Amino acid sequence: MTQHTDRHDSAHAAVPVGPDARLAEHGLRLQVIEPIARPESGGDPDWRDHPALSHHVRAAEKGFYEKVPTGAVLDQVLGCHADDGRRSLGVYEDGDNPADTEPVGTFVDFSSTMTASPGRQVPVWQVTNVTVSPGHRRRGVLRAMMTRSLADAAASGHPVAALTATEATIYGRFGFGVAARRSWIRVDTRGRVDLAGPAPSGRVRRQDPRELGETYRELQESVRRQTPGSTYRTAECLVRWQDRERSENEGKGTGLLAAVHRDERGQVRGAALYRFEGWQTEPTTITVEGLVAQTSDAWRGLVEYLMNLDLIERVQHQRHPDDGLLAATLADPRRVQTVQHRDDLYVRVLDVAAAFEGRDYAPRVNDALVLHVRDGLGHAAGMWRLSVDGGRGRVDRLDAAQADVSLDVRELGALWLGGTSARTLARAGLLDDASEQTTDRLDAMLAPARPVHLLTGF
Ligand SMILES: CC(=O)SCCNC(=O)CCNC(=O)[C@H](O)C(C)(C)COP(=O)(O)OP(=O)(O)OC[C@H]1O[C@@H](n2cnc3c(N)ncnc32)[C@H](O)[C@@H]1OP(=O)(O)O
Repeated sequence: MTQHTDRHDSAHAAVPVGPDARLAEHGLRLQVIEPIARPESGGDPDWRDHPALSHHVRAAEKGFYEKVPTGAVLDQVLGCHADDGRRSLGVYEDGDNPADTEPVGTFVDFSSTMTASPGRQVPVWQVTNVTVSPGHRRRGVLRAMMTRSLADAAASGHPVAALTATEATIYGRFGFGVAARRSWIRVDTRGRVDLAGPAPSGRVRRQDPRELGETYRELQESVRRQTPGSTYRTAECLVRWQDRERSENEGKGTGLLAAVHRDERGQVRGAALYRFEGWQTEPTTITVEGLVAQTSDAWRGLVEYLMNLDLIERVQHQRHPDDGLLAATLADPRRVQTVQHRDDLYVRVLDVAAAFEGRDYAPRVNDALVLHVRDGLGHAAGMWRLSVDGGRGRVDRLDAAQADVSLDVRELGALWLGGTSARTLARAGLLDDASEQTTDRLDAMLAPARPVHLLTGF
């Protein structure tokens, strides 16, 4: 064990270069576009009433090489922004007016909730739509937007921030660690696909997603509240689930299909959204776009339904939980092929006490460890004692103490929900001063009650 004090942290807490000053050196400045509201009619906002935000949205889409929304499509995007309370940070050339220019850097943040343990939610600050125009990269544009956003998140009482990343190397330096992974799987469904366990009870029927009404939304909400790492669905998700995106087929629907499981009493217990990839695709393929099940029968019923669709030779799902459940469900687990196994949810701890007291712990664990956290941006830096007893956690800030383990805030974010094991991080050389016994104790303390998974992206 090593003696650490807060003096040690102050060296790490210093931001190397003032991010706004660095922007100014390049003739750039950061500007915030506050969240907008829907008009009183409840309809979509008119993009002409929100010129700065409209330019921002278009710049972000270009940054991801997506189709640039205009007209009614853009109105629908702005409606989703309003519903989520999205705020937009833009970086502009000096002298440019955001109302008639696209920003050179885009960044969107908004407040939502995340399941920390089954049945327990914490506020989460979600970050998305981060782009920097190709001519302005490596001038600190991202750093300026991220530094500002995280400071605002901490000041407004968010214990954690979260994002999903296009590249795994970008966000660690800002303190984001991999808290959950996902699998892109393909299942060979040629011939009869049998389940390993007994036949599921209840019935599965096909339904038009545009007629599902609240059904999918309510199911998804009930499941995600029990799933650590899952966040409240975005407005964009709602539009997609009902196949109402105006960017696709003018909002008239794209052939998305739904399957709904009802138990023996007729109660809806699960649903899947899926899409046929077209007759030109070989082998003939169904893509699952969402699957939520409240019970084992609903899960098995939906799997049996999807895997035995006539004329379909492959079922794929790009956001599948990384928990081995599907392979265990099928009589022949080798039908499941993992195309990609990747980092998904990144978490950044901003308030150590609120984050770790905001989740539950295994009821029989009674232990305490002192963590020394390094944080270049300062938010989580310090010496913290985490005590776990009777399923609840308590965090005390210490002025000076013997640390059981010393780690970067990035690793703290990875560990928070229990989706990444301390033993793995220690073997990778990312936990300092931690004995094997300490990492085992940390893993026992942080083990999640259910697999950590992000049900919907944002
Ligand atoms: C949550 C999301 O939205 S994920 C989507 C991210 N966006 C994209 O991938 C779109 C295409 N890429 C881009 O727009 C840009 O390259 C960005 C946003 C990734 C980076 O923007 P920049 O303004 O160039 O970054 P900035 O100059 O602030 O660099 C900050 C730090 O990150 C590093 N960095 C930036 N991009 C990358 C990268 N792709 N890989 C590794 N490191 C990176 C820089 O070297 C710098 O490090 P330092 O502070 O230690 O010197």
